[in-house]
Amino acid sequence: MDNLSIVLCFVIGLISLVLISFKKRYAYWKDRGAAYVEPTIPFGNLPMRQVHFKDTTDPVYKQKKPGVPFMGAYFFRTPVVIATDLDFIQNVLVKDFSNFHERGMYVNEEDDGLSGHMFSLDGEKWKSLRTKLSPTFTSGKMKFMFPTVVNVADRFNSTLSEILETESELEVRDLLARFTTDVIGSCAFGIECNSLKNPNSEFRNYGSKIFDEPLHGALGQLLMIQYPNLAKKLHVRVFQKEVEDFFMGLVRETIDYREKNSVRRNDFMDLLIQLKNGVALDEHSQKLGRVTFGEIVAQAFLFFIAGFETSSTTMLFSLYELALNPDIQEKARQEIETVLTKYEGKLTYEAVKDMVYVDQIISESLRKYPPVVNLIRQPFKDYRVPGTKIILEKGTSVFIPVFSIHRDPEIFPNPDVFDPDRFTPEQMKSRHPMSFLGFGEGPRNCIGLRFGRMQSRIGLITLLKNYRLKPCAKTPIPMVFAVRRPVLSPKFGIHLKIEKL
Ligand code: HEM
Repeated sequence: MDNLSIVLCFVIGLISLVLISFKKRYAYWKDRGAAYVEPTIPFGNLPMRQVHFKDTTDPVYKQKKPGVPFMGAYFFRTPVVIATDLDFIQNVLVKDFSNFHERGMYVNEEDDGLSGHMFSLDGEKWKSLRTKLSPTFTSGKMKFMFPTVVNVADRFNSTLSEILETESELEVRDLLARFTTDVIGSCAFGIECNSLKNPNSEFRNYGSKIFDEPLHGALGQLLMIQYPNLAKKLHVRVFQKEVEDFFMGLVRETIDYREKNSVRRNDFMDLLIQLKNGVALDEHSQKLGRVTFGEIVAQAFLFFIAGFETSSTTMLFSLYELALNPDIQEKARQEIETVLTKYEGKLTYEAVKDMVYVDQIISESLRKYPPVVNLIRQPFKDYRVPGTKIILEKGTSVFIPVFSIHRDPEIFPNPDVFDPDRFTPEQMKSRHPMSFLGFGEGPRNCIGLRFGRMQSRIGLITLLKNYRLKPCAKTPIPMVFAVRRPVLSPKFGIHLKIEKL
């Protein structure tokens, strides 16, 4: 045999081995008797071009079969579960939560302290933080922070009205992101970052950096998800070093200043400082002990990343739909006027709670455009899927495709129609409790739900009370989504015509 033939034999042998190994791997779901979608080598069921995260799971969801709890699929070589049945989803998120409290995300606290936040942590660390921090999100604490949010909304209103003196058609995504940046800056860090007045404020720039310039491309993400131990050995960080330095410095300065000057404010930072100093916010948090400085920084940072983009896109899509549906906009404005008259024109905590139609608009916006498009859970130990003989192995990722469920015509008829009346108490009662998952569900749902709803309501009320929104030539119809952003957002922003009332 000449050299070329040897090389050729070697290459053919290698390719055959790879193909056999893929074929064996791709028999995983078939061997377990589970319904699955046929994968292709080497991507499995992942699309071959770059798509948004929702479009990795949506094509699988669309092949769901009646009465079948999930569809098996593969992300490259890894078998994953795409949940398709609402009862199965309820088992994972709620009934069998004791086995599904993990997300299995990459955390590297040694190299990157910010990665040790509650969203990514699992096990005892997550449980302890969740229990310690839950008392900072009660309705009593929301009432306490309410005036701080209204103050930012008032500044938002005056900035917008100044802008409208020279322009009438605006890109609103950036504007709303600046509003929620200021709210979280004020409530989580206790600083007046004023990105509304100054679009290039440091705080806003670091916010954009995290979402617009992710540290890793697809390969880095893959390394962190599929080979976390190797990634840790290679000291792979989740966030840029300068982002960590900025937030560490900011929290240190804030805590030092407040402790030296005995400053108290109505915000999360005040509550976090109390937890650091061993003050009990409730009986459970006292038993669990203090939170450390590092934990404060990571959690305040998490409130920032989890809170500003999710809430600003919720408001953004609400405004977009209100501009396209003037009758719904008018109905909301009338509710705001009627309730404010009852409360002598004052936007109080109770007045906002009474504006139920505004809240229905927020729910419908979260239904049609959920910022978090997939929820993720992993079984802590092997799990037998109820009603079947299928065993899910420990650590198998279960994806709950929120976007697909919210747009499923069998669950929400005419899903593309924006109709806040889907969220009247009667309508909600008539649906499966897992059909709306905008804030997730079960003991690991969104801890900031009340705060997210509160700031979105205050923002929307302020805008609808003072301005009328209309589509303009640049408004994207139909909506085109950005592919690379983790939170569901429009590709080119949203331009609207805004008229002062
Ligand atoms: C409209 C605004 C918001 C939306 C739509 C939203 C949505 C979500 C969703 C879907 C999850 C995952 C839940 C699950 O897996 O079941 C989540 C988790 C979380 N959210 Fe939010 N969120 C919002 C605002 C906020 C705010 C304002 C904060 C903090 C100030 C926050 C903090 C968190 C945290 C800490 C977690 C992780 C909880 C855990 O793992 O225990 N969110 N959010």
